[in-house]
Amino acid sequence: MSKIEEIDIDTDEQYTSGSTSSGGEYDDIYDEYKDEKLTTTIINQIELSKSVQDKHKQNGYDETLKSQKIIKFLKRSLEGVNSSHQALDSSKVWIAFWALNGLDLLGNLDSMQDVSERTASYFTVLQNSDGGFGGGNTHTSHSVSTFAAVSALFSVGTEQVYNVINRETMYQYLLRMKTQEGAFRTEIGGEVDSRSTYCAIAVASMLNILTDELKSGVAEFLERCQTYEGGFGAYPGNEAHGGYTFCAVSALAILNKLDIIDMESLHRWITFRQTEDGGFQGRTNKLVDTCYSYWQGAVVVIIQSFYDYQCHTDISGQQTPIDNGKLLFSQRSLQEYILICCQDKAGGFGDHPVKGRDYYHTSYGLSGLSLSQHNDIYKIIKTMNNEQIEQAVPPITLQSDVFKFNDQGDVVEPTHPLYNIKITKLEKGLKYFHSLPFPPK
Ligand SMILES: CC(C)=CCC/C(C)=C/CC/C(C)=C/COP(=O)(O)OP(=O)(O)O
Ligand SMILES: [Zn+2]
Repeated sequence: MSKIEEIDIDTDEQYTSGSTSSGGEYDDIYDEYKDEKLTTTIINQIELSKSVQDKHKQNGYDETLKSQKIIKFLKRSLEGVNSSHQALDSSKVWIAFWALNGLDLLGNLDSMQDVSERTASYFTVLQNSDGGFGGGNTHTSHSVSTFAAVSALFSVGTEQVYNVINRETMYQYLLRMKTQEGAFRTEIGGEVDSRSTYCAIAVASMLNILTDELKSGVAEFLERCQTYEGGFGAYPGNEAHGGYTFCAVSALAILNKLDIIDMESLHRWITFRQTEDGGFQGRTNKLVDTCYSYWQGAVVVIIQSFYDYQCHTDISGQQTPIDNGKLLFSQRSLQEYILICCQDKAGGFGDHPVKGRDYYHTSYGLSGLSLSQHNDIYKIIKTMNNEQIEQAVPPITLQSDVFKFNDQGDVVEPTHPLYNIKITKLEKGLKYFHSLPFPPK
């Protein structure tokens, strides 16, 4: 496997690709800052912006999604990954989800031979007798791995794979993960945060086992994770961060409790997270990164759904949609960042222009593209929730003035903002599990 295919640990450290603050190719840019103290943060930001501009110049606006190459890249990961990836042994379940969901969003999963049989037998190995799933073979259960496993099974979307899940033991497992403060832990003795809490709530709602006992105190815990900036942290008092903001806001949307948070402050915070480089950053003063196209993009879509719903309920009886046919972030800039700046020639995405591709950023780059290509995507949130799954899925209109075609002439399929599962697959899974007894016997 060539170097460019190595999975990167996601960090801004060593962003610079050999250039430094003096004597390098970016000297002209530094002239502008000669009277200022240049911190590492500022240098990294300047150089990233320069590499974004360089990509725009080099690429000549070739915005085509190289989907056939991505499909090859993702399919190969299902056959095995290089031994250099051994540090990711506990992320096997995630690698499977990233590949399966990515292939599904590209319309290429259902035609894969034996995908249902192979997925069912592999995930049977990952499921433990306590009801949860481990991240790799023989690993103990972990609530985040459990979410990845259930998501992967929803992406495959056959009764054969749904039946791998033992809802009764899963319910007991989630109850055991619950803490007194209304959160969920990752594992016995493990960390407690908004991420493990989202994972538990998402799994319970997908499997139709979201009882009052599981829900109790959760919204209040998540509310406490909102910071003075407006975003949410991992735990009350922690810094606002895109990944955890997604988790808190998405879980609150599933619980129908978005009205308890400071929505205006959240909206302000998230709006400033889309940077001049086109993509989203995870937190204030940090670098733009492809994976936040989904984590932050989904939060914007959830906010839009909340505003839209409020508007409809405020003006009784009158249908007054507040949308102007667009989402509340720059769909064009985001797609330019993903497709022009972060797409690898060999197919797939890295987190920013000078990084090589990896499975994680390829998956969330596709999910971010999916959100930004479908203008009405926010309407799905109120239409397809636990209480109303029988409602028809609204038409999803395409973003019209941007790049909507990949090299097969298709768009990326619409993904659900709260769960990141292709909408048709989520609908199928929810219908299946809602036909089973609740709570599980
Ligand atoms: C459902 C689920 C499992 C959600 C997880 C969401 C989550 C917490 C994502 C964050 C991932 C990420 C890029 C961390 C990097 O932090 P950093 O400090 O290296 O990056 P930064 O500089 O961008 O903040
Ligand atoms: Zn990232």
